[in-house]
Amino acid sequence: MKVTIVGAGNVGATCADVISYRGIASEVVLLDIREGFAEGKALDIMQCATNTGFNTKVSGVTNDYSKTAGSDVVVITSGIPRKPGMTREELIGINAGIVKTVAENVLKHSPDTIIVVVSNPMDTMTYLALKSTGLPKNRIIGMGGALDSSRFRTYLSLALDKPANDISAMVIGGHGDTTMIPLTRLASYNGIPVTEFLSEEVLQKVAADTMVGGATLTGLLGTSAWYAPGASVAYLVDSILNDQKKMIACSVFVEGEYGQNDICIGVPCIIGKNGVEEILDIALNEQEEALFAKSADAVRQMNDALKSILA
Ligand SMILES: NC(=O)C1=CN([C@@H]2O[C@H](COP(=O)(O)OP(=O)(O)OC[C@H]3O[C@@H](n4cnc5c(N)ncnc54)[C@H](O)[C@@H]3O)[C@@H](O)[C@H]2O)C=CC1
Ligand SMILES: O=C([O-])CC(=O)C(=O)O
Repeated sequence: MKVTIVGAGNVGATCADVISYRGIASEVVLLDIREGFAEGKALDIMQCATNTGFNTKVSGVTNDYSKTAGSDVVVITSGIPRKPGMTREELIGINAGIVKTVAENVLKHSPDTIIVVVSNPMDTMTYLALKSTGLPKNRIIGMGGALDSSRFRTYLSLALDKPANDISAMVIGGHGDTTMIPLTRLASYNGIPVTEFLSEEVLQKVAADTMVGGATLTGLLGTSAWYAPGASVAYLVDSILNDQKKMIACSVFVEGEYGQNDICIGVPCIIGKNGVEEILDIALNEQEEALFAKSADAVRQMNDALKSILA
């Protein structure tokens, strides 16, 4: 099973590292435009093999898409990250052109691949990849909800002082500081609603911290995060390649689900060997419905901005 990761920067290289040491794929190709950069990252990761005990073949190439041929999954992380004080949406001008070109290039060599879009603003870049390639909607998946949900679970675990893996919780909606929706009502500690243990005030603080999770790290690090993003992509790729059919919140094209059409936005999906195998259209309460509609409007506005950028 072969995975190509376009963009060998912080997120791309971390993702390659996790995919390798967890043995998720037999082959990983890193591709970057920076001369020698992907080659260097790949060699560095390969030299972990004897100490961490994996057999994945990792290679790097400079802009040579022929080496990506026959990839089962292609992850797009190419583009610029935000700096402190910026929103993800501000990256649209540069990243749109990069994502469009990259998606077209990878398909020339891997016509049957499933594309995972990571570059920001992710929901808009996913929509762009879908529209510009014309691929069926099950084969274009935006990664955001997996990361936002892991941040939500982390903040819940800190508030509860219990292990994050004992906590089940999900974030839906857009992957933006103001558009994501942590579903506090449905969060549980091993099946027990977290509302049994946490006050409404604490839950609201957890939700607020989750929403600005990426911005907080960008402020601390000077560029956006990579360990949790890379691991989240690997988790998603694992579910595709190994047909795990995990339920993961992903940005996918909706046709009527959650009352929305013609956008890519975070919703709970079953992810398996065919990519998006099912969208779970669960009932939201009135307040969540209103938040989802507002989030969808914001995502739609960014999609509209694409038209002038790509014109
Ligand atoms: N969806 C999500 O949850 C997350 C999204 N991101 C986004 O992922 C993107 C990458 O972030 P980082 O890895 O931190 O940035 P980075 O700057 O470390 O890496 C980006 C890489 O893309 C390469 N690149 C640029 N144009 C390219 C092209 N045309 N072809 C091939 N490679 C190209 C650059 O040379 C660089 O090595 C950003 O847009 C960031 O906002 C980051 C974290 C989470
Ligand atoms: O915050 C950013 O710009 C990168 C990202 O999407 C995240 O870490 O959630």
